[in-house]
Amino acid sequence: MTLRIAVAGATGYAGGEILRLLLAHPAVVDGRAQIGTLSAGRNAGSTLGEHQPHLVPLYDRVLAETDQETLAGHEVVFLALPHGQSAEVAEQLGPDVLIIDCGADFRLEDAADWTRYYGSAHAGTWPYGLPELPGARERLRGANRVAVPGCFPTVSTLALYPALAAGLAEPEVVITAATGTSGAGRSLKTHLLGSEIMGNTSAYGVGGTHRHTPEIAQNLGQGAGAKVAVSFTPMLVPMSRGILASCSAKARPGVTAEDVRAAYEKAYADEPFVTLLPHGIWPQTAAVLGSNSVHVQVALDESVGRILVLAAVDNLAKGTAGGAIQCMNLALGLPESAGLSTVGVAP
Ligand SMILES: NC(=O)C1=CN([C@@H]2O[C@H](COP(=O)(O)OP(=O)(O)OC[C@H]3O[C@@H](n4cnc5c(N)ncnc54)[C@H](OP(=O)(O)O)[C@@H]3O)[C@@H](O)[C@H]2O)C=CC1
Ligand SMILES: CC(=O)N[C@@H](CCC(=O)OP(=O)(O)O)C(=O)O
Repeated sequence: MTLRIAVAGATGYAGGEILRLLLAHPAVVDGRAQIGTLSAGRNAGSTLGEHQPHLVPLYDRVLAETDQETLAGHEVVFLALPHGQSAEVAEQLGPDVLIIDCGADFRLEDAADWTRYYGSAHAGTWPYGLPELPGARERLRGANRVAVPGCFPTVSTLALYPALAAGLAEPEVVITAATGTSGAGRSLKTHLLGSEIMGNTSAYGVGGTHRHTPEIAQNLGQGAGAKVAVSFTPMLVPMSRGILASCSAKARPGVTAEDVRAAYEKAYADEPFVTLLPHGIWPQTAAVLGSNSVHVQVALDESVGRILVLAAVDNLAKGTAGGAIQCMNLALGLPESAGLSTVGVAP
């Protein structure tokens, strides 16, 4: 049987990246899977080529409305829609369809956190699509619903989880992350105008107000086995893709630099997409662009007794679409790395 895969939100950045990866996925290339409905919102009725100039093989595809009728008849449906849109669409699809949601709707376990940060009623919680977390692969294999993490939670969680899980760090973390503008999606926003972005770096969502704060705390709390306080500050920098996160936590008494490195070596030795860089090499966004890799480097700053972890990710690849494909592979029983590269595009 040929698997049919639909992408809702195909004109957006996340939808476009899912399609770029699917076009090179071995199951699509050898015909075991095919790309079916591509849908959009106000741009339904136009062709994909008008919106995604890099997706040449799909140029002539006409974009469908995003509804039950157009998404029916697919074994896999990727939702790359604005927050709050996924629940209604998901409800209309059968329980056997594999739905992979790139939005936030089903990521949080705590309904009060959801309402506080997103301002609406909580739709529910789906298996969380970060396979590198303990037990996640088991939950994702055979799953028919997946909530893909946010881009900052992906990189921050992978940066700090090992230190907390190994009991090396106090459960209070500080994260400052520089991000490219594609993280905000492609709809017009004044603060993303070229004249506001070029030659400028600015913080936003400061003082614990960014909606990724509870998602990061949820993940790290599972590692620490206790509530973790999270101070998170994102910053916009003039690049289109990539996140570089600087993360730190106070080291527990007696912890050495060797302890820290050993914990990360152990955590990531067998992870296909997380690389603890050799001593002296620090993560940079250009090294991971277009790839599903997360680059991590650790240090113990003895002058202040803090564990420092730097991590880089492509927000659209491992930070969204690549993570989504990795979860699809697991859910369908395909090799986890199928269609995903660890090699970035640099410079
Ligand atoms: N960009 C990123 O780095 C990341 C994004 N995500 C998440 O992925 C999702 C998509 O993000 P992104 O691609 O950046 O956003 P974009 O704004 O780039 O794309 C949004 C897509 O949704 C469609 N759409 C908008 N409104 C509706 C509607 N009412 N009904 C149907 N379709 C609609 C748009 O179609 P049209 O062109 O017709 O308006 C477009 O295809 C979001 O939930 C986002 O939070 C998650 C992690 C990182
Ligand atoms: C630059 C920028 O605006 N980035 C986005 C990150 C979006 C993301 O990762 O995803 P979700 O919206 O799916 O949670 C932001 O900070 O809101």
